[in-house]
Amino acid sequence: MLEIKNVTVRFGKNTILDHINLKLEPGIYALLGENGAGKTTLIRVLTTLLVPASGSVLYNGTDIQKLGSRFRDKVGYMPQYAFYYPDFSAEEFLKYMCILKHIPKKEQKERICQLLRSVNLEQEKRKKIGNFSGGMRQRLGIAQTLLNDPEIIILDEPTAGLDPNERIRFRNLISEISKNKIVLLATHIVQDVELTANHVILMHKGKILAARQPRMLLEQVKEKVVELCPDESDIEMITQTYTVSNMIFDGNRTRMRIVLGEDECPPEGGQKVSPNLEEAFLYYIQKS
Ligand SMILES: Nc1ncnc2c1ncn2[C@@H]1O[C@H](COP(=O)(O)OP(=O)(O)OP(=O)(O)O)[C@@H](O)[C@H]1O
Repeated sequence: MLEIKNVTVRFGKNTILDHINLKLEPGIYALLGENGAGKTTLIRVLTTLLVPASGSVLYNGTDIQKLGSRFRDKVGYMPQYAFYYPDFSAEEFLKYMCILKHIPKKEQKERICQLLRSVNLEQEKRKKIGNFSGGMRQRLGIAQTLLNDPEIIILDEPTAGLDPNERIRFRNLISEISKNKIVLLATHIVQDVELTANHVILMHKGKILAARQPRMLLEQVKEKVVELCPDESDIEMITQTYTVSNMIFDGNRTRMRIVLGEDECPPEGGQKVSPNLEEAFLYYIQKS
């Protein structure tokens, strides 16, 4: 188990993580938050790259800073902006990473072949990374993350740059490898969360707004989303008064979805509808 206890991070006068408390057990966790919420900073703490100003992270009861490389050996981490040597081929890069990760030589070849297959790069294994597309680099990053068969897998924006087919392949791969492992995915892409995660951690301005199963989050906002087709003359008033989660012009009329605040009454003509995770997130941000 990974336990985050009262973690606070400051850069200068700015508090970037504000007394974060979380317990992570085997399962898939999606860390969802807008730009600048503090997701990458939290990940840097969890990977020992950053020491918090106060608080600690315990792995099975021991501080990860004390465990040092004994903890890092159990972690697979894909950073948001990974660097690759452009003249390496995919295969050479993975061999290089095997050496850095102290993977025994006799296991390297099989592990690399198996992972190149899983991320669909087998045909491209001798191609230089400098000639890879964004999606191919992302898949290579996922392969390096899994090289040491980690117990804790941390992926920062793993599906950014992947086309729909690749995203499906990625989601299936994550489900396949997640058994008995802690998987933490930082993402903006709500659809990936809905389809993959067992738990959602909503982050906003360095704080955790909620950490629950997706269906529990939705349950809590089920009376809070309404849909309506207002008169054109009311649209401006509605956008200024309410949190509008979606607005579509269907050729005749404008259809809007609104997330109501805790004590807010729906506008005239508003019909309650099932919320989606994006709307749950908006509800919690509004509430905070
Ligand atoms: N080394 C640093 N020095 C000063 N401020 C920093 C540093 N790293 C991050 N920040 C600030 O901390 C805040 C949180 O950044 P962070 O990268 O953790 O957010 P994020 O949720 O990962 O955002 P994104 O989704 O855009 O990647 C931002 O306001 C950022 O400018």
